[in-house]
Formats: sequence, C-alpha cells, structure tokens
Amino acid sequence: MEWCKGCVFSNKVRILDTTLRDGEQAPGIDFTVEQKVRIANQLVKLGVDVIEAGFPASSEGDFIATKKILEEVGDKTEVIGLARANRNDIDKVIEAGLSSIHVFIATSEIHMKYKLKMTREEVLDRIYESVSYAKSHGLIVEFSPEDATRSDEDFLLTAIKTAIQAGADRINIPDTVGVMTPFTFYDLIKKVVNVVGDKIVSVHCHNDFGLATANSIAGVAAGARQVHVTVNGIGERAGNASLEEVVMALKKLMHYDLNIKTWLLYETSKLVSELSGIPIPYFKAIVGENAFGHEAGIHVHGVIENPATYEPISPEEVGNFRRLALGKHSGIHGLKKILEDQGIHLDDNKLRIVLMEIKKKAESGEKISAEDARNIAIKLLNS
Ligand SMILES: CC(=O)SCCNC(=O)CCNC(=O)[C@H](O)C(C)(C)COP(=O)(O)OP(=O)(O)OC[C@H]1O[C@@H](n2cnc3c(N)ncnc32)[C@H](O)[C@@H]1OP(=O)(O)O
Ligand SMILES: CC(C)C(=O)C(=O)O
Repeated sequence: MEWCKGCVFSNKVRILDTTLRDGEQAPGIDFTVEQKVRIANQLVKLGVDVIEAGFPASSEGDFIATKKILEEVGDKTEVIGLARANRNDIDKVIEAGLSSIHVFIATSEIHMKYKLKMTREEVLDRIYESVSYAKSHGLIVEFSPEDATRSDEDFLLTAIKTAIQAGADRINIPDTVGVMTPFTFYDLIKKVVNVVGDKIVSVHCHNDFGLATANSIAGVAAGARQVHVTVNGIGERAGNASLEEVVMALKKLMHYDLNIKTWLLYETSKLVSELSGIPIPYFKAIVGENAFGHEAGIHVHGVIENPATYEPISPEEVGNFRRLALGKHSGIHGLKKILEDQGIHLDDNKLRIVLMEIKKKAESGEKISAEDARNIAIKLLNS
C-alpha cells in the first residue's frame, strides 16, 4: 500500500499505552494502586502490546503500583517502567522486577542548558552509560531523546546512534511539547528510521496544537512501528495521542495491522474517564456520546437508509452506540422511525403536524426526547 511503501518493517503496528504513566502525570489525575491494576487489566483485554506502568523511582506508590501491575499482567503483555538516565532510577525499575525499561534524557538545547545543565558530550556519555547499564542487567531498553523534535537534528541522530551502540532495542521519538506537524514529523521519522536499521522506531506525540493523533499516524507512515498513546488522550498539558483515535485511524484509514480489539474501545474509555474523573468530551472522536449521534433530518434519513452515508465506521466496531435525536433540525423520516420504534404509526400529514410541534418546542430551547415525541403524537391522535 502507498502508506507502507519503503517501510522497513511489516504492516504490524505496536501500541504502547502510557495512560498509567504520562496519562497520570496530568494535573489532577492520581490513580490508586487498585485503579491502576483495573486499568491495566482492561488494557490487556483491549490488546495493547506494551503497558507503561509507571515511574518506579518517582515514589513508593508508583513503585508498588508498577510492581503490582507486573504481577497482575506481566505474563500477558510487556510491562515497561520509566527511568531517567541515571543508575538510581534504572535500579528502581530492576528492583520492581521489570524486564523492560524506558530510559530517557533530553537532547534539545533548551533542556540541556536550563534543566540538565549538561553539555552535548555529557548527555551523549550519559546515554551510553545508562543504556548499557540497563542492558548489562538483561533489560529490554527503549530509549527516548526527550524533546527530540526541538533538538538539533544532527545531534539528535548522534544521540540515537549512541543509544543503539549501547544496545538500545527500540528508539522512541517524543514530540514532547507537540510542536510537530504531520509533514515535519514524517520527514524526521524517515531520517530516524534510516539511522536505526532493523530496530523498531516508536513515536510519542503531545497535543499542544491538537495534532497528536495526526502526527502519530504520520510517524507510522514514515516507518515507525510503535505508537505511544493514552486512553482518551489524557496526559501532560493538552494530553497525548489518543489511543482510540490512533488505533481507528491506523486500522480503518491506513489499513495497518494491530492487536487491538476495537469493540472494547468505548468501555475502556468509559472506565478511564470514571477512574480519572476526567469526563469524555461529548464530541470526542470514536468514544464521545455524540460520535454516532444524528439529529439533522438529511443525516438521519441517510443513516436510516444506510448508516455508511454518515458513519465512516459503525458504532458497534468501537462498542459505542448510535443515537437518533430530535430537535429543530429533525426531518420526517427520523420522526417516523423514532415513533414507530415506540409502536406509534402516523400518516405523513400527522407526522408533519408532530414535527412542527417538535421544531417549535426546540426553537424555544426545549430538549425533545423520544418519549416527548410519543406524547405529542398520542395527544394528536386523541384530539
Ligand atoms: C517528558 C516527561 O514526561 S518526563 C517524565 C516526567 N515525570 C515526572 O517528573 C513524574 C515523577 N517525577 C518525580 O517524582 C520527581 O521529579 C523525581 C523523583 C523524578 C525527581 O525528583 P527530585 O529529585 O525532587 O528532582 P526534581 O523533580 O525537582 O528535578 C528533576 C531532576 O532530575 C534531573 N533530570 C531530569 N530529567 C533527567 C533525565 N532524563 N536524566 C537524568 N536526570 C534528569 C534534573 O536535571 C533535575 O536534577 P537536579 O535535581 O540534580 O537538578
Ligand atoms: C519520557 C518522554 C518520552 C515523554 O514523556 C515526553 O517526552 O513527552
């Protein structure tokens, strides 16, 4: 397929879910250990390939949670822990019993100067030292040059080569502050893929300009074969690439092969929303209450005749539901179906009368339910 031309890997794309790490970093989200285990079990049921369970060096709670998740699902999926490029953090991942580690250090000038206070050479040394230290303990190592997309490109590629030389198994490219466009990210990932040879390239996108999903799929088109996502897109600042959007775009629009049981997306989204306390926006793609909602008469008529007229995917594919609504935009076909589903059969003249009543009420700001329509129809029939 055009999208895959030149890819060095198969058509299979891995999903690394970081809801329990980057997702939880969002201000106001603090999962309990029990909640994290519930979400981890749901992610396994969903079919994610890797669960980033936490940052063991961060706190006793994160250490315990990471360990617990490993005990709970470690035999069913890869469980990975985050670590800064220092031995203490790496030792904590090892102590937690994990076999996979995600080591990161920033490679952008601004992060090296103001945060790390390290020179380029010191960062390169730290990369080599920390990745090889993790490898010497038998870990699968995914390396991330933090703030990669604002790094000097040549230095970034040198940092990546250094991680590979130290034994890194996967290279993850984070757009840490979401400054990429699908076009610039495609170009960057192409260059990274050319450098890493047969290692898997992963992408980790943030949503500061609302482009996390678009950038993630552009990265895959450029040859990445792993995507970092979070359920409902929760995460730092404007969030991460949303699992449900990335999965459905890769599967339905770009025809990639994924392990995800898409019909569980809606229930997974609802669980994370409930446990995080972050509501799902009504208009959220794939899992929003309105994602398969139709009111406009022309749309409802089309959907009744053939849902594909206005639904690029069926709600059943993602475990969501179709909702036919009544309001000032309704048409006679929709009203007819909503009434007939309630056992009310009217001729067109009477339907028109009911429809006018509905539009009048809606225009005054009233919300009209199927039951309201039924009552208006019955009143008319009895008049
Ligand atoms: C892009 C990301 O999301 S990265 C992941 C971010 N996640 C988190 O920060 C959540 C958990 N964080 C924490 O619990 C704490 O920040 C800890 C435990 C990691 C560190 O806490 P503290 O020791 O109090 O340090 P603090 O957070 O104030 O500063 C970060 C320190 O880590 C250093 N650092 C930051 N990133 C890295 C890195 N990748 N490799 C090595 N050192 C790093 C900073 O230079 C700073 O070091 P300094 O204390 O010697 O100046
Ligand atoms: C730890 C890294 C991958 C990260 O979360 C980021 O850069 O956004």
